[in-house]
Amino acid sequence: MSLVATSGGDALVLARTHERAAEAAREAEAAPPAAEAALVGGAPVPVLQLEGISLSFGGITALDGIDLAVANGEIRAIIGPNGAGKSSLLNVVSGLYRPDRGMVRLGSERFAHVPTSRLAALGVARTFQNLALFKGLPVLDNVITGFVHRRRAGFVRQILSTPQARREEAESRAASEDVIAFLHLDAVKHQLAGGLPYGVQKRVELARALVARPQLLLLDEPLAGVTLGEKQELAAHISNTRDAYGTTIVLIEHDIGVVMGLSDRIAVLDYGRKIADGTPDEVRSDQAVIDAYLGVAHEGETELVV
Ligand SMILES: Nc1ncnc2c1ncn2[C@@H]1O[C@H](COP(=O)(O)OP(=O)(O)OP(=O)(O)O)[C@@H](O)[C@H]1O
Repeated sequence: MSLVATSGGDALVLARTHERAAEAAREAEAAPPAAEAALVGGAPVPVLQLEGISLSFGGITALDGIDLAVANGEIRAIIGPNGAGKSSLLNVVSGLYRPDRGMVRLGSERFAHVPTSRLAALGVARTFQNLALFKGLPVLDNVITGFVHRRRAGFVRQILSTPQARREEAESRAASEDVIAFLHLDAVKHQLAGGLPYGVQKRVELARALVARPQLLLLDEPLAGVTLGEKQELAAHISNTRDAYGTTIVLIEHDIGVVMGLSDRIAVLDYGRKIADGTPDEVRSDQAVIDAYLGVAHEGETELVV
């Protein structure tokens, strides 16, 4: 672990994050390598499968019987108008919400409530709609924090710098340098994350999620709030990530134009229900999708204008 000269708050949070994640790692086996699809009866098991997921908050139905299967190596977008249930869905998959009904299958394991403490060990990483970086830490240290669950030496061993802790320190630094180079962040790796342009910070968050080589990467609005140029650049990085690491990617995104170009398949939610699920071309010309986005059905309207 790198305890750098920075604000005490960030260093403390970093230390605690390391400790918690190391504990979680000791409880579970290391994450399965990315792009290694399990087989059941000779057929590939979807990396992620939702079976009849329902969730409500008081009288509000956020999700209503959602089924979804995401194949290994796929880029799958979840789109829908405001309040459609997209974030709730991602929160169910990452264990932040417990669904009222339904099951989440991650690889060969099936959960009524995904255990957040085992998420990394299950090979799942996520980013958040609002950046969750340590703004007072350099980019490199931010990225290293994404590797902590792979480390098995406890906090005390790290402080005492035992051989195991030193080996893991070197391993996490090498993995971080690797992903930093992959995402073209070399020039800023020693700069404080908080001082970087927003689009670059989004890329740092992607690097941190990617450093432990998750099998499934959940991206919550990865392109929100960035300029048009940064959007194209980030979309290319997401696509390259899948191509280079074989990572399965599920993303929520409002920019339908970018989503259409980036995704293999798109699931569309409206009022908590899945109203369409198909290729960009299928979704683009789906009347229920057009109606959901326009709010009304227009005679003669045959394609979603992006
Ligand atoms: N923690 C919560 N407490 C109460 N209601 C919630 C909560 N989270 C979501 N909801 C409600 O559930 C519904 C779905 O919300 P959700 O945030 O999942 O939609 P969304 O598609 O992600 O919307 P947006 O695109 O605006 O982010 C909305 O009516 C929302 O108000």
